[in-house]
Amino acid sequence: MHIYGLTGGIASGKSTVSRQLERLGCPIIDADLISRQVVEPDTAAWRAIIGTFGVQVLNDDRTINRPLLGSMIFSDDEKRHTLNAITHPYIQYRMLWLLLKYFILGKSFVVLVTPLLFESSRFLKFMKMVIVVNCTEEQQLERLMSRDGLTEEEAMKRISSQMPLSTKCRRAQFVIDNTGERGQAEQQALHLFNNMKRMSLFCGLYKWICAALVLTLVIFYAVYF
Ligand SMILES: CC(C)(COP(=O)(O)OP(=O)(O)OC[C@H]1O[C@@H](n2cnc3c(N)ncnc32)[C@H](O)[C@@H]1O)[C@@H](O)C(=O)NCCC(=O)NCCS
Ligand SMILES: Nc1ncnc2c1ncn2[C@@H]1O[C@H](COP(=O)(O)OP(=O)(O)OP(=O)(O)O)[C@@H](O)[C@H]1O
Repeated sequence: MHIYGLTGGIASGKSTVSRQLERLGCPIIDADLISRQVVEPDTAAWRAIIGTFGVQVLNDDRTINRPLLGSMIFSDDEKRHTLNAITHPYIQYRMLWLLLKYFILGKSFVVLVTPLLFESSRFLKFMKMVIVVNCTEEQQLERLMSRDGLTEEEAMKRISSQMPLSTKCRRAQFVIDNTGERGQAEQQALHLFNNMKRMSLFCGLYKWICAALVLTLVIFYAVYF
């Protein structure tokens, strides 16, 4: 099974691209979604967060107050590292299970959508290819402020808590340009999906041909020697 990494900067358009891939039938493992599941009330990560950040980070229904926790960790590097140290092992463990599930289901490829792929993912070395969704820093800032209702200062802190998008693009094998209309990024996602399908089909065929060759040699050896 081929594992592809989809990453980018905060609000650069990862979800926009991954939604399109999902619509096309691509198996997706989304780290942001998992990061919500692992901190549901009464889970181990939820308890550790309360133990570290206090009960003030809870809503009335005992779920984590994400905007509040976000404002705490994006203005304090130490707190951010602490939260990462609590949540990341649970997130990666769950991702591993989902990878196993897709493998058992016989999927030929899967896309891992991980914002911190270069910063902290253990799966990087197992990836066939890393795809980065790119846009300008001005667009990132504008989109982040309007989506999450943040001030310019708050949005800048979030952007600078991650590896610069330009560095991520340099390290990627494929870059999706999301500086234009959403439809243009979706078109590139379609092109990417077709390439992933072709590549997995080719590798599948290659493996079957190799297996057939080995079998032929074994039979030949058994019959003539
Ligand atoms: C800080 C939290 C509570 C904010 O929640 P919120 O719902 O507002 O944002 P959401 O989870 O949708 O994340 C939005 C984006 O923020 C960025 N981001 C999130 N956590 C981090 C982090 N620890 N460091 C840098 N960027 C981050 C990512 O680009 C992500 O796509 C939440 O992001 C969290 O629990 N983060 C720690 C877990 C983590 O690292 N998640 C990222 C995926 S591995
Ligand atoms: N090409 C585009 N033109 C205008 N707005 C866009 C475009 N692409 C994405 N957006 C908007 O920008 C915001 C961020 O996009 P999206 O949620 O896809 O980014 P993301 O990288 O997944 O963000 P995060 O890192 O926070 O998870 C969303 O409100 C989205 O609707």
